[in-house]
Amino acid sequence: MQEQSVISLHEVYKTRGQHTIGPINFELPQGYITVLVGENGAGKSTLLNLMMQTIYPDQGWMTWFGQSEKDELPLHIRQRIAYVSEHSSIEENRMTALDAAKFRSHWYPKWNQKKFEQLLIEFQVPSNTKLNKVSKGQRQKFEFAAAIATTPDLLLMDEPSSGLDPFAWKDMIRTLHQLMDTSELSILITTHRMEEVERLADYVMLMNDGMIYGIEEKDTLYQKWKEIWINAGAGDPDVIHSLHECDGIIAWEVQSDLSVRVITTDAIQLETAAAENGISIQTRGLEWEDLLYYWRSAWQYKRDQDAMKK
Ligand SMILES: Nc1ncnc2c1ncn2[C@@H]1O[C@H](COP(=O)(O)OP(=O)(O)OP(=O)(O)O)[C@@H](O)[C@H]1O
Repeated sequence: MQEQSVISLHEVYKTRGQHTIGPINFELPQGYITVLVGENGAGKSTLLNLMMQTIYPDQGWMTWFGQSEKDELPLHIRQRIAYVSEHSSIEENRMTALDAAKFRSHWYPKWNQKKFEQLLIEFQVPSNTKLNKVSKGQRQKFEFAAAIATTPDLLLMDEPSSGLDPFAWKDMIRTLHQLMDTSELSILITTHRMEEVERLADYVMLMNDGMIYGIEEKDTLYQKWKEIWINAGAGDPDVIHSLHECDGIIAWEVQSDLSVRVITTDAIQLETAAAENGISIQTRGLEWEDLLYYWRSAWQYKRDQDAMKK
């Protein structure tokens, strides 16, 4: 049977303390890496917890591999999902990596002990030291190896690179690429590291204020969102000003020397209009930090405009 989506959320709301997330609507693309980015406190970990049903939505509904489940996730679904949380389990503190693996392997019919041990060696994680005696980074690497060893269909990772040294980080990236090349795995990963967006993402999902601002293909974002400079003497000022009417312009900043810095979500349209009007321009790629900043501003601007119309 063709599965509808790996995981989908429909009008989901969840209040935790003073903070509400929602409405959340999205479908996680199957067979791809989606990188979830957003401000501190945006609700990213809450979203992952909802996906694991360690917390339940107050409203709305969700599906896992095309199935809707209201209560605790059935074991056969849980067994298809691996979760690398921000916090390691206290219950395993007094176990060694090998003991913890033995314990976990009972829950996962597709547990791959050979892969697990191979990753421990590769990541230089001591296999016979109690987990509360290994370093933070080593513990994180154990969690990563154990998640991979379950042979999941869906891998959820909450800031997996926090605490990893640059060498381990590279190993993690390489391991994930190898997995994507050899399996049908889908991954959702939260991060604050822009290199991870660059190196890993097929899709980028932006979350802020408890809402998903969008989910976009990374390459499309990168190709369409550009910084464009128009020099003051590039043409008739009225003609230059008329370019402001092009679709997709989210920032139009006139500089003190009258050159214009434009941020657009549709670079081709502006480039075409400029060429047709004989205006020479310079196009530059945006840094990820800038792109996300403008994505957030554009979304919030549209939300405020929509609210004013009501
Ligand atoms: N167990 C909890 N009880 C009460 N409030 C909580 C709980 N967990 C999270 N929150 C609140 O929910 C909001 C979202 O938190 P969450 O951890 O999901 O954000 P995040 O996007 O993962 O942040 P960060 O990038 O800092 O890790 C925050 O305002 C936080 O204070």
